Amino acid sequence: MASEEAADPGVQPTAPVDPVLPTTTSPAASAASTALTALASCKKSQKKKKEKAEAREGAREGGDETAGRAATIKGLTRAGCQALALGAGQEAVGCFRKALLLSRDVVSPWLHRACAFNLGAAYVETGKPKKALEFLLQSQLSDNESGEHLEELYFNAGAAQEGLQDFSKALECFDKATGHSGTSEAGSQAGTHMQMGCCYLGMGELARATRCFLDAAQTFVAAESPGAAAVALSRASGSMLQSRRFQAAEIAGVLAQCRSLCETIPDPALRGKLYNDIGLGYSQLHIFSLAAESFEQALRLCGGELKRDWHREAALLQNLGAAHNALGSFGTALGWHRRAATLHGTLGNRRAQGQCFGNLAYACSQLRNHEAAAENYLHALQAFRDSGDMQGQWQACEGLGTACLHLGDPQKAIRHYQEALTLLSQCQEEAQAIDQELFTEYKFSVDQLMELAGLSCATAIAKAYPPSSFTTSHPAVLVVCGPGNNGGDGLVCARHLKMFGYQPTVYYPKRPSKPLFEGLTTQCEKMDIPFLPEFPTEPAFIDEVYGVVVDAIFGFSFKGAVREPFGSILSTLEHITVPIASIDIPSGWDVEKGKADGLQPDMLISLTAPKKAAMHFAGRYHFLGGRFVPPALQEKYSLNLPAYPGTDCVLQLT
Ligand SMILES: NC(=O)C1=CN([C@@H]2O[C@H](COP(=O)(O)OP(=O)(O)OC[C@H]3O[C@@H](n4cnc5c(N)ncnc54)[C@H](O)[C@@H]3O)[C@@H](O)[C@H]2O)[C@@H](O)CC1
Ligand SMILES: [K+]
Repeated sequence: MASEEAADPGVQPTAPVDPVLPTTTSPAASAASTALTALASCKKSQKKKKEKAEAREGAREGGDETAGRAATIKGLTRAGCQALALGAGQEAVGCFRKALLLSRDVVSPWLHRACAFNLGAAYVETGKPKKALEFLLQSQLSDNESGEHLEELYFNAGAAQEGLQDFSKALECFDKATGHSGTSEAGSQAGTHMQMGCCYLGMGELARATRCFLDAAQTFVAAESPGAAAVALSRASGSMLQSRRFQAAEIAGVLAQCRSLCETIPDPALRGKLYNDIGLGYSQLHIFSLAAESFEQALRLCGGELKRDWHREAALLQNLGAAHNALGSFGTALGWHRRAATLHGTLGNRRAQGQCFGNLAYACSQLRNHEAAAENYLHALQAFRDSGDMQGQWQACEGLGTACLHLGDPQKAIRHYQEALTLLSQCQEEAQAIDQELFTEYKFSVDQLMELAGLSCATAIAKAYPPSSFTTSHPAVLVVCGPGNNGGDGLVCARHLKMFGYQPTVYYPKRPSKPLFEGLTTQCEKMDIPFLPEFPTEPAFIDEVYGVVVDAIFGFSFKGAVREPFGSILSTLEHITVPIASIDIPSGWDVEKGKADGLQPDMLISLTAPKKAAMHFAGRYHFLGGRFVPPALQEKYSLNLPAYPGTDCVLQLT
């Protein structure tokens, strides 16, 4: 849910935004939150664990050790536990480290392992998963340890692996933790399921993540922990929305269950956060009436004057306004937009304020108050200028143009439309400038970036269409390559697909005589990838022979009417029924405006950053690839790219 949607003054905002809690359900965001969740949930369990470790240590140290040393270890362990309970992780690490050092001179190996476990768990707490693992491994308990101790050990080791973003290893540990959870309380088993859900989210396996969160919710309900159950349901609804494989009714059911649990949660802060998340979930489902109700419930819980969360309040007011715009209740929306704009202004959130002015202007225009619309579009324009939001600026200019037309001033309208057009082309130029800078300032070469782009495409295709999903006898893929770099991406993609076990065939009618493309062609030929001499004219033939078609014909440099032979190729592709995976932009589409009657691919792999036309993409899978833009460049152009999960080269956006 891009914030631009709510800011878009020219079109009806489709969904509210949440500047405080980015809900983006992109795997990137969830990967980041995964580690936090892991640590947060450990925090709760740590206290219990430290107490147990302390008890074990007290019970076993016995008379073997010198009383003084044992007492010191005991004191340090207690101090460490207290520090952890107070959230002073570093201090806890210090205490547990000293205890561990002392325990080396003590004959009891068990005591040494218990101290190593404490230190490892404290490192999990302080966000140092690598260190955590080092000590947790030293604490390996023997097989005759009680199941509960092993459960704790595996749980913490899993949390540490999760912190390192090694999700499959983390899952192995969590699996072992559940294997030893026979006698432990239901809550801790559900906690493990939550962590597993986070791991699956990080791996982009949304259906599995959903299952884990739902299992956790059920167990929390049985254990009478409504708060934890509601959090689990909220995470489940988030992954269901992200996966796009669940029916809206199913997701709405989970949200409704979450909402009814909220009523019984005593902590107002948690209740407020959950109502906000529920509202965002309903907005994504376009159930704006329930979204508005949930936002209002959250707003009532924003806290008293003393510890009021002003930022959350501003976001909620903005969301309420956007939801009412979407409901068409523009009269009600006005008040929310005004309050949101004022509060964002006071807080210095100039861009968010611009979005609220834009939404307010849109509501005014729908109420036919064009004078107020023009005034608020002007406020929006200024706010977007101050915050450097080019897209906001051209949208505000376009809105101003329309308002001026209604006010009977066509000359002024033309000037605003012209300014909108100039700004729009500047947006496009910006994308090209990033490109240019990658080569000139950052000294990347085209073939380097093309290799990474093509690898991203093959990886995304393998994720969305595993060989097992093909109905053809072999996982046969047709890769259609155009005359520019987009075509080069296609050749690299074909090569990697072959490495992944697919059977790609390339059609490459216009081959530039440049060493880069000649090299890529030879590489494919040497890998026994066939090149078709003619393009099949029958769509039914393509449907029968291939399971997926990769569209690598044109990328962001496509302009004007399609020239042959690509016109006929695109006409054929428009009639096939097997899924099309388009690289960067569906070929033949206007880079900004798309093409309603053009190709309608099932998959889009946006490279570097989604292009404007991606807004018109209606297929099932949208991936981001081309993980090569250095952070400084992302910052310079305010790209706000979501974080890729772990070491992945692609990120599933929808
Ligand atoms: N710069 C980057 O950041 C990267 C870009 N890459 C890829 O490069 C693409 C852009 O490549 P290019 O700039 O080479 O251009 P494109 O591959 O988008 O297309 C340009 C080619 O298409 C032809 N063409 C344009 N309009 C046409 C029309 N109406 N009818 C018929 N032919 C037409 C041009 O003559 C030219 O040969 C991106 O979309 C992306 O796929 C990647 O290779 C890697 C990194
Ligand atoms: K393309």
